Amino acid sequence: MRTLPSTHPDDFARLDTTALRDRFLVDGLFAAGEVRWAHADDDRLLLGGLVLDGGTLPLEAPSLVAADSLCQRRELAVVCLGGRLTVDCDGTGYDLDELDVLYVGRGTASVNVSGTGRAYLVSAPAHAERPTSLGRRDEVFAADLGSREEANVRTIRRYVHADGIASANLVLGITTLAPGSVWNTMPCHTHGRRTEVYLYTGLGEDGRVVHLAGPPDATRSIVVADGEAVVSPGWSVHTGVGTRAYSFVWAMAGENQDYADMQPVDVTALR
Ligand SMILES: O=C(O)C(=O)C[C@H](O)C(=O)CO
Repeated sequence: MRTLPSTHPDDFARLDTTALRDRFLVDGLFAAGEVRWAHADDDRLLLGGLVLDGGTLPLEAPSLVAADSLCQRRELAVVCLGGRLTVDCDGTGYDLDELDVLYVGRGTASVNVSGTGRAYLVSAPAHAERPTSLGRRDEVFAADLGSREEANVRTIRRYVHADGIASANLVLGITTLAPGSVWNTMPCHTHGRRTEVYLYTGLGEDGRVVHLAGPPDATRSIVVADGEAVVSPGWSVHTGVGTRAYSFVWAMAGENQDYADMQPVDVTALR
């Protein structure tokens, strides 16, 4: 399992394309019949992926967390990116369709995923137990934002957040751009008190997002393909423009769960 170490913001400008990708891009998460993990040192986030074509995969604790089970000291979100999956948590089954999210609370001893589809996994350390809950795409809080003139008409769905599915630490949602819109999160922002990860999906084989990262006055781009994610430490902006419409799963962990706790960046101040 790969660890993405923390990076000092002053070092950001010195990284070449390869180093930027090594430090901030999470790729290779999805492979048929296996669960793959990456670990972001910032806020100790585990990012995982699996692809199933029938059969069952157990979600076990990677050795790095030295735990008896994945959720012994952690909470988990299972995001169905496509297909139909069943997640069994200690004997209770939850059926997930595309863009449904299952929050799995700390203390759950066994988690098994079966069915046919692709799932993205995000896990953060948890100081408290919260109930396992299913968020359905068409039932969670949704806000329509953006304009055609700015090519950013999009629906932001919040699943795990202070006024939705309760968690100890995680905040998670999915944003879907309307056909013809390509910009996400512009004007952009930072979250000084949290790490945020964007996982892009729905781009197809040859679609790409040019993701902007870094301190607002020294941004760099990372070109991202379908099923890849970018880790944004608290000092980094996170925004992007795609070659077509797409969705992205945004997940955060850190000091608080207040969605609105962000530092807006004036577009004209971006460098
Ligand atoms: O398109 C957007 O704007 C977003 O989805 C922004 C995310 O919700 C986000 O960055 C949360 O911090």
